[in-house]
Amino acid sequence: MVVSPSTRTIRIGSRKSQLALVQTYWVQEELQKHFPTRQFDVETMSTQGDKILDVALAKIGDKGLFTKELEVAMLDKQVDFAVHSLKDLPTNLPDGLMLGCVTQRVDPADALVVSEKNQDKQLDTLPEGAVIGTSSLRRLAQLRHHFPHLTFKDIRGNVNTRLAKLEAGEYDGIILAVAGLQRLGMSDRIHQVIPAEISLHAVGQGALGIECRTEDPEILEVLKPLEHEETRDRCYAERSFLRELEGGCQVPIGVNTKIENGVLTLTGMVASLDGQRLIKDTVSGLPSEAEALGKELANKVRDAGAGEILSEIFIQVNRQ
Ligand SMILES: NCc1[nH]cc(CCC(=O)O)c1CC(=O)O
Repeated sequence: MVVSPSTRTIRIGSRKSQLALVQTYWVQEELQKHFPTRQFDVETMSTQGDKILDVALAKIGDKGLFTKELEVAMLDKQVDFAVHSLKDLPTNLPDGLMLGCVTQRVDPADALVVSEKNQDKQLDTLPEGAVIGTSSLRRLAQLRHHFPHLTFKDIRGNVNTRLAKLEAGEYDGIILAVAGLQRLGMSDRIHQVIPAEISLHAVGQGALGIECRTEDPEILEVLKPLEHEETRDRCYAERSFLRELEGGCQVPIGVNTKIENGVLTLTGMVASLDGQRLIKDTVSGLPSEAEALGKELANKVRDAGAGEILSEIFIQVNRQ
Protein backbone atom coordinates (compact mmCIF):
# COMPACT_ATOMS: atom_id res chain seq x y z
CA MET A 1 0.00 0.00 0.00
CA VAL A 2 1.31 3.46 -0.84
CA VAL A 3 0.67 5.97 1.93
CA SER A 4 0.38 9.46 0.54
CA PRO A 5 1.93 12.21 2.72
CA SER A 6 -1.45 13.77 3.48
CA THR A 7 -2.63 10.62 5.24
CA ARG A 8 0.22 10.71 7.74
CA THR A 9 -1.23 10.80 11.26
CA ILE A 10 -0.07 13.88 13.14
CA ARG A 11 0.89 13.26 16.76
CA ILE A 12 0.57 16.09 19.24
CA GLY A 13 2.62 16.01 22.43
CA SER A 14 1.27 17.41 25.69
CA ARG A 15 1.88 17.47 29.41
CA LYS A 16 -0.72 15.65 31.46
CA SER A 17 -1.93 18.48 33.66
CA GLN A 18 -5.56 19.46 33.23
CA LEU A 19 -4.57 22.88 31.89
CA ALA A 20 -2.13 21.39 29.39
CA LEU A 21 -4.79 18.95 28.17
CA VAL A 22 -7.45 21.66 27.78
CA GLN A 23 -4.97 23.63 25.68
CA THR A 24 -3.87 20.66 23.61
CA TYR A 25 -7.42 19.46 22.90
CA TRP A 26 -8.31 22.99 21.82
CA VAL A 27 -5.42 22.94 19.31
CA GLN A 28 -6.44 19.47 18.14
CA GLU A 29 -10.06 20.58 17.59
CA GLU A 30 -9.09 23.75 15.75
CA LEU A 31 -6.73 21.86 13.45
CA GLN A 32 -9.36 19.20 12.84
CA LYS A 33 -11.73 21.97 11.63
CA HIS A 34 -9.09 23.24 9.20
CA PHE A 35 -8.04 19.76 8.05
CA PRO A 36 -11.15 17.55 8.38
CA THR A 37 -9.62 14.60 6.53
CA ARG A 38 -6.43 14.43 8.59
CA GLN A 39 -5.90 12.41 11.73
CA PHE A 40 -4.59 14.20 14.85
CA ASP A 41 -3.66 12.08 17.89
CA VAL A 42 -2.63 13.34 21.33
CA GLU A 43 0.26 11.74 23.26
CA THR A 44 0.70 12.79 26.87
CA MET A 45 3.80 12.67 29.05
CA SER A 46 5.02 13.87 32.45
CA THR A 47 7.82 16.41 32.54
CA GLN A 48 10.43 17.14 35.23
CA GLY A 49 8.35 20.12 36.31
CA ASP A 50 5.39 17.83 37.00
CA LYS A 51 7.53 15.45 39.06
CA ILE A 52 9.74 17.73 41.18
CA LEU A 53 7.20 19.37 43.44
CA ASP A 54 9.19 19.85 46.63
CA VAL A 55 11.86 22.29 45.44
CA ALA A 56 11.22 26.01 44.92
CA LEU A 57 10.97 26.83 41.24
CA ALA A 58 13.37 29.73 41.60
CA LYS A 59 16.06 27.36 42.79
CA ILE A 60 15.82 24.76 40.05
CA GLY A 61 15.48 27.51 37.48
CA ASP A 62 12.73 26.98 34.96
CA LYS A 63 14.82 26.31 31.90
CA GLY A 64 12.91 23.69 30.02
CA LEU A 65 11.53 22.11 33.13
CA PHE A 66 8.12 21.67 31.57
CA THR A 67 9.30 21.04 28.03
CA LYS A 68 12.37 18.76 27.96
CA GLU A 69 10.62 15.36 27.71
CA LEU A 70 8.36 16.69 24.96
CA GLU A 71 11.38 18.00 23.08
CA VAL A 72 13.14 14.66 23.24
CA ALA A 73 9.97 13.01 21.88
CA MET A 74 9.87 15.48 18.98
CA LEU A 75 13.51 14.98 18.09
CA ASP A 76 12.93 11.19 18.23
CA LYS A 77 9.89 11.68 15.94
CA GLN A 78 7.56 10.10 18.49
CA VAL A 79 5.46 13.25 18.33
CA ASP A 80 5.29 15.94 15.63
CA PHE A 81 4.71 19.04 17.70
CA ALA A 82 4.10 20.04 21.30
CA VAL A 83 1.60 22.50 22.72
CA HIS A 84 2.94 24.65 25.57
CA SER A 85 1.82 27.61 27.60
CA LEU A 86 4.16 30.00 25.81
CA LYS A 87 5.40 31.37 29.13
CA ASP A 88 6.78 27.93 30.05
CA LEU A 89 8.75 27.63 26.81
CA PRO A 90 12.42 28.64 27.16
CA THR A 91 13.56 31.50 24.94
CA ASN A 92 16.36 29.38 23.48
CA LEU A 93 15.22 26.07 22.00
CA PRO A 94 17.33 22.99 21.30
CA ASP A 95 18.91 22.59 17.87
CA GLY A 96 16.40 21.13 15.44
CA LEU A 97 13.36 22.62 17.15
CA MET A 98 11.58 25.94 16.73
CA LEU A 99 8.60 27.96 17.84
CA GLY A 100 6.35 27.08 14.90
CA CYS A 101 3.19 28.91 15.92
CA VAL A 102 1.88 31.40 18.47
CA THR A 103 -1.89 31.37 19.02
CA GLN A 104 -4.14 34.29 19.87
CA ARG A 105 -3.53 35.48 23.38
CA VAL A 106 -6.23 35.74 26.04
CA ASP A 107 -5.94 38.23 28.94
CA PRO A 108 -2.25 38.02 30.01
CA ALA A 109 -2.83 39.57 33.46
CA ASP A 110 -2.36 37.94 36.86
CA ALA A 111 -5.24 37.47 39.27
CA LEU A 112 -5.69 37.39 43.02
CA VAL A 113 -7.70 34.44 44.31
CA VAL A 114 -8.66 34.75 47.99
CA SER A 115 -9.68 32.32 50.71
CA GLU A 116 -13.22 32.18 52.10
CA LYS A 117 -12.56 34.61 54.95
CA ASN A 118 -11.04 37.29 52.70
CA GLN A 119 -13.87 37.64 50.21
CA ASP A 120 -14.31 41.31 51.15
CA LYS A 121 -10.59 42.13 50.64
CA GLN A 122 -8.46 43.35 47.72
CA LEU A 123 -4.66 43.45 47.50
CA ASP A 124 -4.60 46.93 49.01
CA THR A 125 -6.98 46.09 51.89
CA LEU A 126 -5.49 42.77 53.01
CA PRO A 127 -4.15 43.22 56.56
CA GLU A 128 -0.51 43.40 57.63
CA GLY A 129 1.05 39.93 57.49
CA ALA A 130 -1.61 38.38 55.27
CA VAL A 131 0.00 35.39 53.53
CA ILE A 132 0.09 35.44 49.73
CA GLY A 133 1.12 32.31 47.82
CA THR A 134 3.21 32.58 44.68
CA SER A 135 6.19 30.70 43.28
CA SER A 136 7.04 33.36 40.75
CA LEU A 137 9.86 35.79 41.52
CA ARG A 138 8.25 38.25 39.13
CA ARG A 139 4.99 38.31 41.07
CA LEU A 140 6.81 38.28 44.40
CA ALA A 141 9.08 41.25 43.64
CA GLN A 142 6.39 43.45 42.14
CA LEU A 143 3.84 42.74 44.86
CA ARG A 144 6.44 43.29 47.59
CA HIS A 145 7.28 46.59 45.93
CA HIS A 146 3.68 47.79 46.11
CA PHE A 147 2.50 45.97 49.26
CA PRO A 148 5.49 45.60 51.60
CA HIS A 149 3.20 44.77 54.55
CA LEU A 150 2.11 41.44 53.02
CA THR A 151 3.91 38.14 53.64
CA PHE A 152 4.84 35.94 50.70
CA LYS A 153 5.10 32.17 50.78
CA ASP A 154 6.12 29.77 48.03
CA ILE A 155 3.42 27.58 46.49
CA ARG A 156 3.94 24.78 43.99
CA GLY A 157 1.84 22.38 41.98
CA ASN A 158 -0.62 22.80 39.15
CA VAL A 159 -3.54 25.23 39.32
CA ASN A 160 -5.87 22.70 41.01
CA THR A 161 -3.27 21.79 43.64
CA ARG A 162 -2.69 25.46 44.44
CA LEU A 163 -6.39 26.13 44.81
CA ALA A 164 -6.64 23.13 47.16
CA LYS A 165 -3.80 24.55 49.29
CA LEU A 166 -5.62 27.87 49.46
CA GLU A 167 -8.79 26.11 50.58
CA ALA A 168 -6.82 24.16 53.21
CA GLY A 169 -6.07 27.49 54.90
CA GLU A 170 -2.35 27.74 54.19
CA TYR A 171 -2.71 31.14 52.50
CA ASP A 172 -4.95 34.21 52.63
CA GLY A 173 -4.68 34.54 48.88
CA ILE A 174 -2.74 33.21 45.93
CA ILE A 175 -1.73 34.73 42.61
CA LEU A 176 -2.57 32.84 39.42
CA ALA A 177 -2.74 33.77 35.76
CA VAL A 178 -6.16 34.92 34.55
CA ALA A 179 -5.56 32.81 31.41
CA GLY A 180 -5.16 29.51 33.23
CA LEU A 181 -8.25 30.03 35.36
CA GLN A 182 -10.31 31.00 32.32
CA ARG A 183 -9.19 27.99 30.32
CA LEU A 184 -10.04 25.69 33.21
CA GLY A 185 -13.53 27.19 33.42
CA MET A 186 -12.75 28.74 36.81
CA SER A 187 -13.15 32.43 35.97
CA ASP A 188 -15.44 32.73 38.99
CA ARG A 189 -12.37 32.28 41.22
CA ILE A 190 -10.81 35.49 39.86
CA HIS A 191 -11.28 37.89 42.76
CA GLN A 192 -9.18 40.76 41.42
CA VAL A 193 -7.45 41.20 38.08
CA ILE A 194 -4.12 42.78 38.97
CA PRO A 195 -3.57 45.93 36.88
CA ALA A 196 -0.38 46.37 34.82
CA GLU A 197 0.58 49.38 37.00
CA ILE A 198 1.01 46.95 39.91
CA SER A 199 2.26 43.83 38.17
CA LEU A 200 3.55 43.33 34.64
CA HIS A 201 2.80 39.86 33.31
CA ALA A 202 5.23 37.10 32.36
CA VAL A 203 6.73 36.90 28.90
CA GLY A 204 4.29 35.03 26.65
CA GLN A 205 1.59 34.78 29.32
CA GLY A 206 -1.88 34.02 27.96
CA ALA A 207 -0.66 32.65 24.60
CA LEU A 208 0.03 29.09 23.49
CA GLY A 209 3.33 28.30 21.83
CA ILE A 210 3.58 25.34 19.50
CA GLU A 211 7.06 23.88 19.21
CA CYS A 212 7.99 21.68 16.26
CA ARG A 213 10.93 20.37 14.24
CA THR A 214 12.75 22.92 12.11
CA GLU A 215 12.99 20.48 9.22
CA ASP A 216 9.34 19.56 8.93
CA PRO A 217 7.65 21.89 6.41
CA GLU A 218 4.48 19.81 6.36
CA ILE A 219 3.86 20.41 10.07
CA LEU A 220 4.73 24.11 9.79
CA GLU A 221 2.13 24.40 7.03
CA VAL A 222 -0.50 22.60 9.12
CA LEU A 223 0.11 24.99 12.04
CA LYS A 224 -0.30 28.16 9.96
CA PRO A 225 -4.06 28.61 10.41
CA LEU A 226 -3.59 28.85 14.19
CA GLU A 227 -0.95 31.57 14.06
CA HIS A 228 -2.10 34.97 15.36
CA GLU A 229 0.19 37.61 13.90
CA GLU A 230 -0.35 40.32 16.46
CA THR A 231 0.20 37.95 19.39
CA ARG A 232 3.25 36.50 17.64
CA ASP A 233 4.86 39.91 17.12
CA ARG A 234 4.13 40.96 20.71
CA CYS A 235 5.49 37.70 22.10
CA TYR A 236 8.59 37.80 19.90
CA ALA A 237 9.40 41.22 21.36
CA GLU A 238 8.75 39.94 24.92
CA ARG A 239 10.83 36.80 24.39
CA SER A 240 13.69 38.76 22.87
CA PHE A 241 13.73 41.07 25.95
CA LEU A 242 13.86 38.06 28.29
CA ARG A 243 16.46 36.21 26.20
CA GLU A 244 18.78 39.21 26.39
CA LEU A 245 18.48 39.53 30.16
CA GLU A 246 18.15 36.11 31.71
CA GLY A 247 21.27 34.57 33.14
CA GLY A 248 20.57 30.94 33.90
CA CYS A 249 17.89 31.23 36.55
CA GLN A 250 14.33 32.33 36.97
CA VAL A 251 14.34 36.12 37.29
CA PRO A 252 11.82 38.83 38.23
CA ILE A 253 11.14 40.15 34.75
CA GLY A 254 7.74 41.39 33.66
CA VAL A 255 6.41 42.85 30.43
CA ASN A 256 3.46 44.47 28.77
CA THR A 257 2.92 44.94 25.03
CA LYS A 258 0.38 46.45 22.68
CA ILE A 259 0.10 47.10 18.96
CA GLU A 260 -1.77 50.26 18.03
CA ASN A 261 -1.88 51.93 14.61
CA GLY A 262 0.85 49.63 13.40
CA VAL A 263 3.20 50.47 16.28
CA LEU A 264 4.39 47.87 18.77
CA THR A 265 5.00 49.19 22.27
CA LEU A 266 6.96 47.04 24.71
CA THR A 267 7.24 47.86 28.42
CA GLY A 268 9.55 45.77 30.54
CA MET A 269 10.69 45.71 34.15
CA VAL A 270 13.33 44.05 36.27
CA ALA A 271 12.99 44.09 40.06
CA SER A 272 15.14 43.06 43.00
CA LEU A 273 13.76 40.17 45.08
CA ASP A 274 12.99 42.44 48.04
CA GLY A 275 10.97 44.69 45.74
CA GLN A 276 13.04 47.72 46.78
CA ARG A 277 14.49 48.42 43.37
CA LEU A 278 12.36 48.26 40.26
CA ILE A 279 13.56 49.36 36.84
CA LYS A 280 11.01 49.88 34.13
CA ASP A 281 11.13 51.37 30.66
CA THR A 282 9.32 51.36 27.31
CA VAL A 283 10.28 51.22 23.62
CA SER A 284 8.17 51.46 20.44
CA GLY A 285 8.68 50.51 16.81
CA LEU A 286 7.46 48.36 13.95
CA PRO A 287 6.02 44.94 14.77
CA SER A 288 8.34 43.47 12.12
CA GLU A 289 11.24 44.70 14.29
CA ALA A 290 9.95 42.88 17.37
CA GLU A 291 13.20 41.11 18.20
CA ALA A 292 15.28 44.26 17.82
CA LEU A 293 12.86 46.12 20.11
CA GLY A 294 13.28 43.47 22.80
CA LYS A 295 17.06 43.85 22.62
CA GLU A 296 16.85 47.64 22.64
CA LEU A 297 14.74 47.59 25.80
CA ALA A 298 17.01 45.02 27.44
CA ASN A 299 20.01 47.31 26.84
CA LYS A 300 18.13 50.30 28.22
CA VAL A 301 17.14 48.63 31.50
CA ARG A 302 20.54 46.95 31.84
CA ASP A 303 22.21 50.36 31.63
CA ALA A 304 19.73 51.72 34.19
CA GLY A 305 20.81 49.14 36.80
CA ALA A 306 18.99 45.92 35.85
CA GLY A 307 22.27 44.20 35.11
CA GLU A 308 23.37 44.65 38.71
CA ILE A 309 20.03 43.39 40.07
CA LEU A 310 20.14 40.29 37.89
CA SER A 311 23.68 39.32 38.85
CA GLU A 312 22.79 39.74 42.55
CA ILE A 313 19.79 37.44 42.11
CA PHE A 314 21.87 34.88 40.29
CA ILE A 315 24.23 34.72 43.28
CA GLN A 316 21.40 34.70 45.89
CA VAL A 317 19.42 31.94 44.21
CA ASN A 318 22.44 29.72 43.74
CA ARG A 319 23.58 30.17 47.32
CA GLN A 320 20.25 29.09 48.88
N1 LIG B 1 3.82 28.30 35.37
C1 LIG B 1 2.55 27.67 35.38
C2 LIG B 1 1.63 28.17 34.32
N2 LIG B 1 1.97 28.12 33.02
C3 LIG B 1 0.93 28.66 32.29
C4 LIG B 1 -0.06 29.04 33.16
C5 LIG B 1 -1.34 29.63 32.75
C6 LIG B 1 -1.23 30.99 32.14
C7 LIG B 1 -0.71 31.06 30.74
O1 LIG B 1 -1.07 30.23 29.89
O2 LIG B 1 0.04 31.97 30.46
C8 LIG B 1 0.37 28.73 34.46
C9 LIG B 1 -0.35 28.91 35.72
C10 LIG B 1 -0.22 30.28 36.34
O3 LIG B 1 0.76 31.00 36.13
O4 LIG B 1 -1.13 30.65 37.09
